[in-house]
Amino acid sequence: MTKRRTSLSHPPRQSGWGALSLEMLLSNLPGAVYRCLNDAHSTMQFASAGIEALTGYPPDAFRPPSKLTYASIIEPHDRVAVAAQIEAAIAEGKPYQVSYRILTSKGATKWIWEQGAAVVDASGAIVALEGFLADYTSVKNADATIREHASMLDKASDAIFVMNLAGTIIFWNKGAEGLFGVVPQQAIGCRYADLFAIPVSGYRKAHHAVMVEGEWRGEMSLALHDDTTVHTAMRWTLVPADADAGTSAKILVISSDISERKNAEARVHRMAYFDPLTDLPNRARFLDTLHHALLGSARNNRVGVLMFCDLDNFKSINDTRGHAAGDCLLQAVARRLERSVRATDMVARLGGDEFVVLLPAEDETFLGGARRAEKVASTILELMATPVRLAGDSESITASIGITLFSGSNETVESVLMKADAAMYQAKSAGRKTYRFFDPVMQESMVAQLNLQLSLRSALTDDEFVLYYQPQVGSDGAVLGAEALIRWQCKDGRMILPGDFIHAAEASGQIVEIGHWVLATACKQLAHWSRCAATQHLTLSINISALQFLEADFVTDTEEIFAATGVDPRRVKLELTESLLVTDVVSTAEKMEHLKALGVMFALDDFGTGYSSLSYLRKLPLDQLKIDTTFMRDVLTSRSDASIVRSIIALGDSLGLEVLAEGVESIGQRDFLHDAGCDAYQGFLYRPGLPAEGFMQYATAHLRAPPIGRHAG
Ligand SMILES: Nc1nc2c(ncn2[C@@H]2O[C@H](COP(=O)(O)OP(=O)(O)OP(=O)(O)O)[C@@H](O)[C@H]2O)c(=O)[nH]1
Repeated sequence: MTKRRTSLSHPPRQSGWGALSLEMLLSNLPGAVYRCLNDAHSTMQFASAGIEALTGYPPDAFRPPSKLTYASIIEPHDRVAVAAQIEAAIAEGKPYQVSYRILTSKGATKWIWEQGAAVVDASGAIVALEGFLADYTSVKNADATIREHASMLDKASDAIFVMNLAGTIIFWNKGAEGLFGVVPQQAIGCRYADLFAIPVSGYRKAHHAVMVEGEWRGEMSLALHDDTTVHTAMRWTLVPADADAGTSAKILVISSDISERKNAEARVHRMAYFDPLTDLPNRARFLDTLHHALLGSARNNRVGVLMFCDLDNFKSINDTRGHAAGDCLLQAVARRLERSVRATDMVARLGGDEFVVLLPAEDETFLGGARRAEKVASTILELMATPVRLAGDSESITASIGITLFSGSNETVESVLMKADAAMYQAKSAGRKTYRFFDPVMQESMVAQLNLQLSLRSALTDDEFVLYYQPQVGSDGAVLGAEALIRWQCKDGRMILPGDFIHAAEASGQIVEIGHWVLATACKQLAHWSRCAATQHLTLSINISALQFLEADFVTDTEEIFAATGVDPRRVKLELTESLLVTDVVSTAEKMEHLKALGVMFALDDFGTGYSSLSYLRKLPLDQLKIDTTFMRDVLTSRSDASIVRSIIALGDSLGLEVLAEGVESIGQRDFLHDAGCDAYQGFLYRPGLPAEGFMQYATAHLRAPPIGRHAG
């Protein structure tokens, strides 16, 4: 209908049916039929009445003598293409099908779908074109809407895809392409389970739920073919079949990327349950696993093994090769321990140089368990025997191993750990680099230790602790202050000295709470002295345990106690031990400096018994060195003890630190110290620890220095 064709054939065929009935049939069609000549103007020879509903023009409007042609109302942009398509089809002797836009008589645009064919005469010349025109606008608009929806789906950041009920992908948006790195051309036609290397059970579960309940929501980790994994939160919705639209049922999947959240969760989990230095499970993870192992053992009545491995003299490696080298060694040890066991066994680091190996409960007899343990312990000792290379040099390390077997429900996590720990100490006592099984004879002392810890728990709440105060005097005999000493006044009247319970309190961690009580009570006492003229100048030394000092909030806790008691921090002297100072010099120094700024003084307790190192003496803001009692005992008879004491006093002098000697029991000892230049003394020569009132009386009576004389006591 758009262009003249080469030849014209016979006029419209008419059957004997009658022109009128044909006319009626055609006018009832939802469209129009036409016949146009193959001349220069494609002259419309016939158009059915329906053309008016399509174009707004009556059929006569396209017939001579009217100048209007059907081709002229075709949208100019479409006209050439339509002509070319019809021409091409005719040239091949085929019917044509085209769609294009027209402008109606009212100026509206309509989409027309046209189908037709050439009419050929006997000579083969094309005489006319006959065809059918239909309004295609609504179909085209629906298409455009679908395309618009699809493009909106593409703009969604979520991955959206659709699959048929057999799991074959039939729609795949840009979000899915971005999230899974698969383009629509690859994804469409693929089966879900093939596209993602997921366990089929995961897919089946979601598929079953969506078929039964119409929806499934959950998280799925999808392994992609490039070996990466995407963690997604998914919502699968069943889209039912639509008989009117002729569509079948399908599954719509909307999936968002939760990899970041999952990775953050995994990082938090790792931090909570793994030791960052060695990458081994940490104490928390191990305790949890041991708990389950005990439950399993009680259930199946099999024997499991716990081995406690502690490196021998590890501290000296830290001291001689540095902390970083010590860290490397711990990592090497971790790998060796892992190599000593099977995948089902567990190696964990409890802290410091302490490791544990847990062999699950699977032996029927204790003998079987013991054999298994012996084998693993020997392998560990053997693997440890090869020197470890540390920054070019090799370093030898050995370990002591304590072994305990567990079975049944009588054991608890604490009891098993304590047995392995006790056995490890046996191995240390036996000369190290060996293993020992837990000896039931040890049980007795362990039970005593456990009972002690239980009693300690109630001691604090029942107010059974008291503080005694041992005078500290200057070289002129005047009282300078005191050291607060804890005593446990049991309900049954017994008075227990710290040596008999502090170790148990340290082992159970109760020392932190007890230490807090000591600090608060001592500060209260000191604040009281400050309010009395006779004692206002006194200082008070308070012992701080390593565990207490290492608490993250030790400094703020102490400040709160100062504020609550109104004590003058400049009269408080905190006594720290050497082992604490070497644990982490940097953070120890920070805490000390903080308190120092308030005026607090620091004394180094038991000096000379531990790992004295000049470097930390210089780095830390200390005020006083306390010579340990052990050197005083034989100071008058042992040349070496005497020279150690003299050296400590000289060292204190050169570092500008006051030196106080503990355990001064005789005048001879005091004179020796005096001659060596010792600044202060504490010991039975003066007084043992006294209750607060007794100390007040003593201090008031010894306010002023007695006349200086060699043997004045
Ligand atoms: N390098 C390093 N050292 C640590 C770490 N944690 C604790 N330590 C040190 O490990 C040492 C543990 O020493 P201990 O087990 O008490 O003593 P030891 O020298 O091994 O002696 P024995 O156990 O009696 O054979 C201490 O000096 C700690 O300061 C760490 O993460 N890295």
